[in-house]
Amino acid sequence: MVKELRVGAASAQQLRTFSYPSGRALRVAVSGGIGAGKSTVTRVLRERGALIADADALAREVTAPGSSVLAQLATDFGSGILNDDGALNRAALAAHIFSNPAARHRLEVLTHPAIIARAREILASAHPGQLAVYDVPLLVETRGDREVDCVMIVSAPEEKRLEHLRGRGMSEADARARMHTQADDEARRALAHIWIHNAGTREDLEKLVAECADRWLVAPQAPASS
Ligand SMILES: CC(C)(COP(=O)(O)OP(=O)(O)OC[C@H]1O[C@@H](n2cnc3c(N)ncnc32)[C@H](O)[C@@H]1O)[C@@H](O)C(=O)NCCC(=O)NCCS
Ligand SMILES: Nc1ncnc2c1ncn2[C@@H]1O[C@H](COP(=O)(O)OP(=O)(O)OP(=O)(O)O)[C@@H](O)[C@H]1O
Repeated sequence: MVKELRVGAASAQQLRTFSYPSGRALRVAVSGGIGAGKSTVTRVLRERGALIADADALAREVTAPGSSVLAQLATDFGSGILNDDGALNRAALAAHIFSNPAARHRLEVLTHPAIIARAREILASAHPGQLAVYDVPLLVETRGDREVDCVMIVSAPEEKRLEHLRGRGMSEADARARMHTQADDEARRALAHIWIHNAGTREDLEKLVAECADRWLVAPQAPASS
């Protein structure tokens, strides 16, 4: 039976059951297409005490100045992807890789193993009873579902996603270029335990996620002994 929660126009469905592990933190992946609301969901869980492994932040960490990954990127793509101070020029690299699949593949081969290794370390450091959240945009592509007990996907209508990204200063062309390289919601649904439809206000989403966490992401009570 599918369980469902609603707040305003936002809804959550539990599509599959998952087991709560004993002796360690529950690991939950939060994913979704760019602009769907994944970071908002993660923020609500962080405010409630969850430990977060944020793949976008880890991508920045593993390409920091002085890293071997950044040195290799400069060798492969040329010094045009560096700023004058030697740091990664993110806009230049994004323009290159989101219009060039071979370059994007090379970037992913260089960065993903390091991102996944750091995410594992962080998730393993959560204490039992805490939520350990893996905020990972490319869940399908990197098989992030294998790192966790429960997969939560955030979806939103394409027009709303573009509106969210416009609000964050991203051009429609950049947003669409990134969307086209990512897995679609059908592929995400095949791996989802919890499906969040972010079709209402930001406040609807925030309340819905809090309710979801209270009802679905808590350890089952041990039966009372008589
Ligand atoms: C290309 C880079 C430099 C662009 O940086 P920028 O600051 O503009 O974007 P940021 O890193 O904040 O990512 C924003 C969003 O773009 C999308 N995105 C990022 N990388 C990819 C990718 N390889 N494929 C598809 N979408 C991507 C995701 O939805 C992500 O949430 C950066 O995204 C990067 O280093 N990407 C490679 C590492 C990666 O795959 N990260 C995704 C997490 S596993
Ligand atoms: N239901 C909503 N109504 C209005 N604004 C929203 C809603 N959901 C999210 N937003 C806003 O849209 C923007 C994008 O949302 P968010 O950062 O959570 O998306 P994301 O899926 O994490 O994107 P990315 O993949 O780029 O990290 C944020 O500024 C967020 O506050």
